[in-house]
Amino acid sequence: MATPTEEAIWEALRQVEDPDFEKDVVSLGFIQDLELKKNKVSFTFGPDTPLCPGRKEVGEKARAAVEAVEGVKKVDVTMEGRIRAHKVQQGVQLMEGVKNVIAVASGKGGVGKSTTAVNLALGLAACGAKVGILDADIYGPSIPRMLGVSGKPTSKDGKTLEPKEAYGLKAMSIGFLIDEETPMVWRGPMVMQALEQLLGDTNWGELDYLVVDLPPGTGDTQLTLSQKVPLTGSVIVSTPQDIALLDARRGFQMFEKVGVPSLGIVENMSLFICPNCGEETDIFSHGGGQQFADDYGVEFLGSVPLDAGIREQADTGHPTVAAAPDSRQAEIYQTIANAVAVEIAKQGEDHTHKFPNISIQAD
Ligand SMILES: Nc1ncnc2c1ncn2[C@@H]1O[C@H](COP(=O)(O)OP(=O)(O)OP(=O)(O)O)[C@@H](O)[C@H]1O
Repeated sequence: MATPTEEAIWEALRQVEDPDFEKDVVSLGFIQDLELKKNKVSFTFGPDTPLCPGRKEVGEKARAAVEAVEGVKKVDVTMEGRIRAHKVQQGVQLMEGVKNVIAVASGKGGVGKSTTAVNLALGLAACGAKVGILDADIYGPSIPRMLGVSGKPTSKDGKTLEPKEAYGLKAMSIGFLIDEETPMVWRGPMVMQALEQLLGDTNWGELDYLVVDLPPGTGDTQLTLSQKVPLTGSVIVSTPQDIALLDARRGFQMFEKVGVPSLGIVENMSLFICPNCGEETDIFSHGGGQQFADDYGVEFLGSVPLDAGIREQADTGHPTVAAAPDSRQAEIYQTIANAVAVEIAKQGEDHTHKFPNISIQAD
């Protein structure tokens, strides 16, 4: 039997394309530590994203490609996401140990921003990433309720705050410091101070992604917050109505002002999945989100259905991706999580952008 050459193996791997990145796995740098010993090959499939289902398939294709090389008898593949830190604005204090910070925002309230943020965070964690969630929604912190955690944060050293843990996520919320029932009488500067404390003093440890749930709207508070947090990119959540009214556009414009790249748009409460037969119906307009994304040159991350289960699970502290991981709904959130991870990975390293001097305008 012929002995395979390393060249032939690399050549076979070069034929394996990752459809999300539209490049082959060798050019992408996803193949590491390749070793050939007689007829045995071993390598690491280490993409720059967590191993979401789509990425795992690519890893399996890489394995199959090498197995098909003449003379290869055995292939050992170690699969592990090797998520790197990507760009952040200059001028903001970096959070040690936190590689990427994702802002989840919406043009207005009640569109399902927090529900999406929590399920996105869980989706990334389900693929094997270390994930935290920071609830910066000062007007209506809902992460404690959605994750079913409450109480004041503790401190081990009297200086830093320990995040709470729920469903494998590390969580910190402005809601842990204030009562959910307390009317929001805090003035802007006081709120900012509390948030800065949450940002700077939370003991996140090592995180691949920190998902930040921003308050709804595109006004001063959101703008200031976007400047305080070292954001890698933004995700805008919109309903089909906002998309039709172009409200979602304002969200992108706000982040553009502070030089934060857009990771894309999520259309929420658009599809309807029939609870009896599972049929998916577009109740509003077909493909509004995709059309919007095409028009504005942003990524379309996915459509989340309007679904009683999603609402009930979120509102009772058992978010869908954790409560019903095998459901079609969880699969949709997983696809969105994968798309977000891919967008971040595409940004590349060492690509720091300038922190702009901006003047804040009234909403
Ligand atoms: N896809 C969905 N299907 C059904 N209900 C949903 C969906 N997404 C969110 N909801 C429900 O809509 C309500 C508002 O959602 P959520 O709190 O996530 O919105 P938000 O945009 O963060 O709101 P706020 O402006 O209050 O922060 C919640 O009761 C939530 O359970």
